Amino acid sequence: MATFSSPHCPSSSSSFYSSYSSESRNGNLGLVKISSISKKSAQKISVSKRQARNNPNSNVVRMQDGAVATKITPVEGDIKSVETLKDGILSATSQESNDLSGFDVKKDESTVSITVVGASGDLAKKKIFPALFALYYEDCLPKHFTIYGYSRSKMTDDELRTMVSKTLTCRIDKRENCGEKMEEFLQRCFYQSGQYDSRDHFAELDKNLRRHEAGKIANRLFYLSIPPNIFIDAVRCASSSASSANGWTRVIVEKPFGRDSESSAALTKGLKQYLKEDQIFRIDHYLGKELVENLSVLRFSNLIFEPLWSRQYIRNVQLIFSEDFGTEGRGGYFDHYGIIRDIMQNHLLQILALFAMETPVSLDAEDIRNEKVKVLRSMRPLQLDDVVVGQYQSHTRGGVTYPGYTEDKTVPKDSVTPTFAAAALFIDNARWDGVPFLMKAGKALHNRRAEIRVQFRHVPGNLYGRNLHGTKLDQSTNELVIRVQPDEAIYLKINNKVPGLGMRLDRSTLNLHYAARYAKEIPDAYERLLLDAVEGERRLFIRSDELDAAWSLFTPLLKELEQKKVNPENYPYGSRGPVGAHYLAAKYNVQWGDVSLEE
Ligand SMILES: NC(=O)C1=CN([C@@H]2O[C@H](COP(=O)(O)OP(=O)(O)OC[C@H]3O[C@@H](n4cnc5c(N)ncnc54)[C@H](OP(=O)(O)O)[C@@H]3O)[C@@H](O)[C@H]2O)C=CC1
Ligand SMILES: O=C1O[C@H](COP(=O)(O)O)[C@@H](O)[C@H](O)[C@H]1O
Repeated sequence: MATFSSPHCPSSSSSFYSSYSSESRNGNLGLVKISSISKKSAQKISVSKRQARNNPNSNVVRMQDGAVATKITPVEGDIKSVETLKDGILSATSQESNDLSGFDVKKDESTVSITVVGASGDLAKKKIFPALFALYYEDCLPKHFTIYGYSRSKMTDDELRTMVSKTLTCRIDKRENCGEKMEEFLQRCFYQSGQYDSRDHFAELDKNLRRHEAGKIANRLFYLSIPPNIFIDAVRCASSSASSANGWTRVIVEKPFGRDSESSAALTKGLKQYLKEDQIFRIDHYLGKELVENLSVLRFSNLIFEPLWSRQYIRNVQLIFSEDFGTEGRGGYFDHYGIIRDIMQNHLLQILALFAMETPVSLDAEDIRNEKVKVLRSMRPLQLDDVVVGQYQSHTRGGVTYPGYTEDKTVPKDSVTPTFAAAALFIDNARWDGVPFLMKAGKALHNRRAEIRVQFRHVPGNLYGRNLHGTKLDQSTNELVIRVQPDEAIYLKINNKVPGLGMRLDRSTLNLHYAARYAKEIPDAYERLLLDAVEGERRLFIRSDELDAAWSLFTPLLKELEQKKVNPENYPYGSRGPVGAHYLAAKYNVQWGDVSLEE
């Protein structure tokens, strides 16, 4: 039986238990009526809480280990029978009895192996192993799991453990038994050295995995944390020599998914030679960020936002990403891609699609992704006139000299690769016709931030205009800010009467500041995404048609920039970026929200 007992874990059946008891009492959730099942039985079922919650209308709910339970009809009666079908699939019908004591889900008989391909690399150390540990700490991993590191470097299991242990932290202060948990986790990590294009080496891995799986149903997740030019080799070898024989096999693919429409299509075609689309989990880690996931909740669960979510009330939308460091250490990779491919075509565009999509039929992955694709396909490809590119230059501040982009040894001296870009995008559909969606992304800027800014139109009639002290009409409109990072917050700028006998208005803020409101630390995006991949939840992963649509928007522009060798505008390291970004915004009568005096 899987032990999803921590209330912290999104898949915890104890929290599942409590949340579903109340939902089923209300009779609006077509799922197992957990309120009538003993907590012990509920734990046995261990249906993923998130999956269940996200799919109230779907016919299946998936269990933590990827097995699937059919939906229980929403009746006031309880579970009549639950039977285990092949591969741990459950089926249940309703009846009066609530006795599930004999119920055996056979979860104990399945395992999950997670192989980090490219385990010696930066991403594996920085993000993947720490996220896996956090999931383990939170009791979110199945009872039977094994983690394998795979790369060419020669290492023993102990050396991998030493390497991994250096990057593990107990994220929250005063955590209990963290050292103990780390040690337990490390004992579940193993290492296999091998080439990425060797079937024999993957067959060795298979042999080792099988040893750990010990005859149970073997579910296998491969995380490709390697350079993209070796993705296909690794997938070919993993799929032919190390696929699961009786469970699922899934592959997480890291970006970049190509450089343009053609290379992306070639990559997809290559992957699909060996994998079905539903085995491919294309990661965009911004989709795993708490406030990005909350976007749909904000829109679709609060009556006050959705009616305003259109050209009728929204003047413009801004998607802003900035980092206060340069490409230090990743210049070689970055120069081949540039900021438009690195941030805009994926992270910011994905946020835009979630922001602008129509209400999905349900929270099923396919329903959400269908709506996102529709938005992407309604957009105009970017025009060079609507884009500003920049590159950071060396700058000395406070006695410290910060290097310019081309001073990086791995970057050609004459590189025109943009480290900054601003762009205006448009969605040609009924909801968003004429509303500029402005994107801005840059490295080596004055701060590190990712946010969504929604600037609303001004109030017709302007009754209080003259009482708005010293501000112009467009500067006194409402603005909703979703600060994705750091210091997560959602705040709404409103006009408010300054207390007193007179009638003077000022700009004030209704602020949902996460650190003040929620005691719990926000999980890293990779935790959420890894857990989803283990659970088979695809909502936060990119489907191939989404990817095609995203590339179609950016490919003509990227080609034009490269063919014309458009010179980026210089900006000093640590500044707010090139001034051209302001002219671009002004062209659409927009002022960047992050540079206004109020910020
Ligand atoms: N690092 C990051 O922050 C981010 C990374 N990514 C993407 O994630 C993936 C992994 O990133 P990262 O860990 O930084 O990558 P690395 O460059 O660190 O590569 C990972 C591992 O792959 C192997 N490797 C590297 N170059 C080659 C090569 N030319 N041929 C064969 N094997 C090679 C190395 O292992 P060994 O020599 O032991 O085999 C290396 O440890 C990449 O696709 C990257 O674009 C995406 C977002 C952020
Ligand atoms: O994908 C990428 O994202 C990081 C920024 O991620 P964050 O979660 O730290 O905001 C960026 O530095 C990198 O260039 C890019 O490849």
